[in-house]
Amino acid sequence: MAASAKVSVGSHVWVEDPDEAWIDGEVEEANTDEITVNCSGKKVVTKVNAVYPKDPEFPELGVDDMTKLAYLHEPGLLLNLKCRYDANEIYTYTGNILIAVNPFKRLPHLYGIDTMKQYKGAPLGELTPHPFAVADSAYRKMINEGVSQAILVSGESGAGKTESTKMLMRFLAYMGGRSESEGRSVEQQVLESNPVLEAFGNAKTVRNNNSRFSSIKEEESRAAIRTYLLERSRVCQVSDPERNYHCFYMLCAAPEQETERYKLGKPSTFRYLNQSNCYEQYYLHYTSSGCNLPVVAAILHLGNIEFAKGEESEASEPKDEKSRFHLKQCDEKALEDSLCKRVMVTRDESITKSLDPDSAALGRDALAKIVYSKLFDWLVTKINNSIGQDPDSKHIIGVLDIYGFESFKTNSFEQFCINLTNEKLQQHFNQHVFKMEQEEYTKEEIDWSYIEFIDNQDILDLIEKKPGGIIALLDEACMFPRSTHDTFAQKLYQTFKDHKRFSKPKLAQTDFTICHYAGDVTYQTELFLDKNKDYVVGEHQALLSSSDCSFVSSLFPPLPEESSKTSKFSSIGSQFKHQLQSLLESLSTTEPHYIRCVKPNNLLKPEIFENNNILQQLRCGGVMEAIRISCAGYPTRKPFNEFLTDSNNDEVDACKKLLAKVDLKGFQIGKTKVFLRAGQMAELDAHRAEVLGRSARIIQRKVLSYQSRKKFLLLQAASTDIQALCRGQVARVLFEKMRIEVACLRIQNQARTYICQKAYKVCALLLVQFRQGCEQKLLESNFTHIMKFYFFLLVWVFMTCNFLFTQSQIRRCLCHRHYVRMKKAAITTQCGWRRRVARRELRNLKMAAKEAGHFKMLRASWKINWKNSRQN
Ligand SMILES: Nc1ncnc2c1ncn2[C@@H]1O[C@H](COP(=O)(O)OP(=O)(O)OP(=O)(O)O)[C@@H](O)[C@H]1O
Repeated sequence: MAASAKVSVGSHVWVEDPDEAWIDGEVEEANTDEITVNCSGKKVVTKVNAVYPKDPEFPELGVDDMTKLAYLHEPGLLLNLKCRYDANEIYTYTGNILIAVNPFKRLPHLYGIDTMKQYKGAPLGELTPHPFAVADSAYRKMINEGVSQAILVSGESGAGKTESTKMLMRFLAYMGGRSESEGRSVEQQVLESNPVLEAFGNAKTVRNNNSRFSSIKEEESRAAIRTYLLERSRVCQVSDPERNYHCFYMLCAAPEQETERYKLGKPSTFRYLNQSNCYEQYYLHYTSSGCNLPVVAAILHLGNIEFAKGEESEASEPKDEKSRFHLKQCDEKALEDSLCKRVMVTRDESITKSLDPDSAALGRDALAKIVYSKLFDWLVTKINNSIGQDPDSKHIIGVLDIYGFESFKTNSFEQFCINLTNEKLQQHFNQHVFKMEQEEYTKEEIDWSYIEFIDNQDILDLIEKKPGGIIALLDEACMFPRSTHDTFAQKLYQTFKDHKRFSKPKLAQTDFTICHYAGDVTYQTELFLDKNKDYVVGEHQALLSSSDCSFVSSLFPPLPEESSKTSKFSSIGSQFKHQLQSLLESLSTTEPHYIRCVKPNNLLKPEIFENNNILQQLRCGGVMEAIRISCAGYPTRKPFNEFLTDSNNDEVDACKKLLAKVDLKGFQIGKTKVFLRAGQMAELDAHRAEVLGRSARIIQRKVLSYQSRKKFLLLQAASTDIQALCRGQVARVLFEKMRIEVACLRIQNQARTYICQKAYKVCALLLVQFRQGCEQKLLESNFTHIMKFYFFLLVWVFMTCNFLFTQSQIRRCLCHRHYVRMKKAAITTQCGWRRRVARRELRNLKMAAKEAGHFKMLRASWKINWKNSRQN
């Protein structure tokens, strides 16, 4: 997985969530160790290294190959799958692994003949991901390179393995298309045989309405069908709401003449079917398939035989008439004996021992299981023979349909075998992915020597090592008559007490836990011994091989004298181990292709995408491990033309320079691609975002300041013009007013001076006349009085003049004060106007600054404001 990139406040990251697996949010606080992330209002405090960066440029519809993701991590993978799933794009590549998410709805447009035509011959990756593309690639490799191919389809029950396999087979049938005269192709015949195989090998489970109970089904183009590990216990034990194998219900629903013939009734009348209340017909309808039908009917009758205590102590016998009726459907006496009695062979003699009712019932179920399993094997052989192998074909395409890793509440021997298969295939898968990585690095001529590869060999040794592995100990326990699951469990605890992959759960007495590559699984040992035993009880063998029905006797040919005397024991676990080994040997000679099927929800419904569920399947399916292997090397690889936006002639040099500039270490430059270590793409993106952010800020600042300055200058000029205009007008008005006032005053003064002059002249004349008149009288009167009069007159004149002068002075003074006040008023008016203009301007600037979110703009507005106020 990619290492988490540097997180900073404001960046978007993925945070782990118990319900949704991963949720995204914005970083609100970032300290050295911890960060606070706001995930849609929910604050999450977590460790810095527990989050993954979210790709800000994540494409809305995702990418068709996970390796194209900028950040290759769990949440990225999940988001990509979800986006595609929502758009009905159910297939996605992870390198050359195809991930198929079950749509649980029909998407016919995806599988038509036209689609097949499109994929025929198209290079892998050119068209949208599809099983046809995988099949086509395998087919072309086989034809062109002469190498056998294998397509491994895996996934949990209900994930869509069978559907994908059918699609692969259809495409291969189309590719290998034969003319009418050549007959049907192998693939067509395999496809046609599917309904029969599914009727006998499939059942309804809670996980899938048509679940297959053979854990590996291998279908080879130009070869045959092989199945491994049919779940035998299902024949006798079904839990609600699951069903037994489809064929039982189909037979019960057969036409009356058939049911009459086999004395069959409704499914609810049979013990092997009525343990569950689910009888709905989920699958195909009855088609007569010949000689195996009496066997299926016989198994149902066998299940209805119940036992009661017999006359002798510890003996048993059919419980009632009903049981006898079912017993009579076969050879009554022989069957009763083989179910109720056992022959003990000692050195000297043979002793017949009666079985108690419980042991007889166990024997009955064992008989049913072995008959059904032999019937199934016969069916597969029959189909293989009828398909026929092409003796001239040198190469094959093997289609492997494998049960995925299983971990339930109760895990028994089947889960143990299935998980062993998955461990084996995981090792093969890891080695293959690792090899592919190496091939890519070698092709690009880069140094890859330090990539480590985690092997699960220790788990395989724990399970299958001989002697001393779990299977070997189980076989040992099965061979000792006194062994029980308890003694087996104690032996395991003792042997593996120090094994780091093995543990004993604290409260359990007989359970054990294995730490598998996909997680811990606790197994319950209760039925391990029974399920591992694969021997046919001697009495059953004798009964069946001497059956009147030739079909049944052919299923159980008499054993050679020697083998019946020596060991009767044969272990399912060991057989399975060997089959697995030979399967892997065949696989190693082929070139593998992988399809990982994913079940998006447990409700088996469309449009529900359960993150945690899917993530667990991706982990178990090895997708995460493939990514981990890829991450151990160079998970991000970009062709030069994608890596460099501006590629010149020397791309290698340009890449080196670019990466050295950001101080990136450990990358490699191949012949056509740049190889980056995990997390380096995120680092580069962070650098790029930082540089782009900085440049954007500079450009913004420049543009904004240019715009503000331009606006400011315009405003300044406009305001100066307006000011000048206003000032000029005000001044002109004032001046006019002043001029008028001054003119008035001058006129007044002139008038007054004129009046004064006139008055003075009149006074002077009067005085002269008075003086002349008086001069004569002076002689006769008192000269002093005359002088007094004369003096007073002068004073009066002077006073008058003075008064007039003072008046004009006062007026002038008043005028001046008026002028000053007027000027002041004009200036105040101007200031107010300017302030208003400036305030409006400031407001506009502030608003613009807010919109632009840029403090530089604010500063510009403050500057304007300040300048305006200074001017004011
Ligand atoms: N590509 C698909 N398109 C539409 N429906 C699908 C597709 N794949 C699977 N399904 C649906 O999912 C169901 C289960 O699929 P399938 O039987 O292939 O699962 P499986 O993995 O083989 O299960 P098991 O291992 O139990 O046999 C199918 O019956 C079908 O309804």
